[in-house]
Amino acid sequence: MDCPVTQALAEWPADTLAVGFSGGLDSSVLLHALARQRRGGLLALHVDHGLQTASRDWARHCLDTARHWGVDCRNLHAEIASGDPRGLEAAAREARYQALAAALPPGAWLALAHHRDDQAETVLLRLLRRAGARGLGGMRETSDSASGLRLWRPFLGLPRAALVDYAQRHGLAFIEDPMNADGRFDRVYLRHQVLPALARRWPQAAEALASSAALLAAEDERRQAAVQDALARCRGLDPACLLLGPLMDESEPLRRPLIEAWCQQQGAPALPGALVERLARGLPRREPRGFASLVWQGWRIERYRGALHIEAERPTGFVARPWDGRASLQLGHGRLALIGAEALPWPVSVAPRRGGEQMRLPGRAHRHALKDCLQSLGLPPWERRGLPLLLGADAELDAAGDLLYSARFEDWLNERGARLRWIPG
Ligand SMILES: Nc1ncnc2c1ncn2[C@@H]1O[C@H](COP(=O)(O)OP(=O)(O)OP(=O)(O)O)[C@@H](O)[C@H]1O
Repeated sequence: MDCPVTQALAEWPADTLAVGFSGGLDSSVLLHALARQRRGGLLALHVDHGLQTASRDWARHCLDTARHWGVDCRNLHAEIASGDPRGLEAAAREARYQALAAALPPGAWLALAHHRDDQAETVLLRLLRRAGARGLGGMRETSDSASGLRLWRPFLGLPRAALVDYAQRHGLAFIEDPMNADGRFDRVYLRHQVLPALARRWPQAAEALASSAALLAAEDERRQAAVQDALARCRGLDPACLLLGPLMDESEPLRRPLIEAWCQQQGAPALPGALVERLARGLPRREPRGFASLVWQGWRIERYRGALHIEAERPTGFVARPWDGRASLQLGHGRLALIGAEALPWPVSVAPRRGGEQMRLPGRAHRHALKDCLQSLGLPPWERRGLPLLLGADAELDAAGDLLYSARFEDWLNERGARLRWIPG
């Protein structure tokens, strides 16, 4: 009969697998067992953090061991910034994943030797850090890392004892990292103090924690699928827009994760809970005529005509400057050009909106507020923002971008078949 370690490797998820090979017991078992099976390309990657004086010897050990088993091994280096606020363990993991992502052949998956007892530690740690359902689902057997790695953890269902047994039966030599015994690290404290104490009272403690995590992970997967379906129902033609009508038709508990997923897909940083709450209520307006908006960490969401719109805030302010129309005018957030005529008929100043501007439109006897004119064009606020104005020497407003012209300016343009063009971005 196959041993549990071999059974756990029954399915290779990709043609080429790279094993994260620290040289410790767990990853030594993983590499050895995969090397014996050889269902596809296999490679070992060892990351040297340079944190220990012996780390060079470990790197050598990994190269020699992998070669002995007939596997190519590469040593990588990953520096850790001293005083990283996330703590040494998290910083080392992040640096390691980045180095591994850079070294992984295209299409290859990274196999890691995390096992069930690691999972139990992860769940306890996350509980103590106030994680929600997603985090308490623990590590997944397959997942994508933030650095773009496709991860495979085939041993997640196996107790550490199964790996120890395998290592003994095959006489594997492995490295014992002294950091794994340093009780100052939370994970080590849980491994050596807390989990053994729990297991004395509840022998199945680690298995129970890992099973609960699996239930939560399955629940989370169902919820994520429901959120993605709901998001598809609420999305406007422009993916930066979320339609309020369909959003309000969704159940309230679904609206919050839906909004979070939408922000994440647009590349925005996580929204604070209170703002998610406001959005889930439809981002109520403050003033009857104004549009509502909220801003966080350089991003802005605003409500306009039945939709929410999200974008990274761009600097749209600029200093007023003269322009004769001969060459296109480059502003920080766009370009203004005169097409079909050599130069403007009179000197103008190109200026940002200040508010309160009025315009004498073609065919109208009186001036009208620019704000109203733009609103009646149905231009959303994010497109109105940063629109450059052309002001004549007599302070008459001649153009608002390429959308609205004064009567006298439009006559001049029409006589020549000319026009203005405003290209934001
Ligand atoms: N320096 C490293 N280089 C390459 N892969 C690593 C390294 N450190 C850890 N890994 C991979 O990440 C997995 C989980 O990391 P963890 O910190 O729990 O490792 P570990 O306690 O050193 O485990 P192991 O006994 O497998 O070496 C390991 O099983 C291994 O596959």
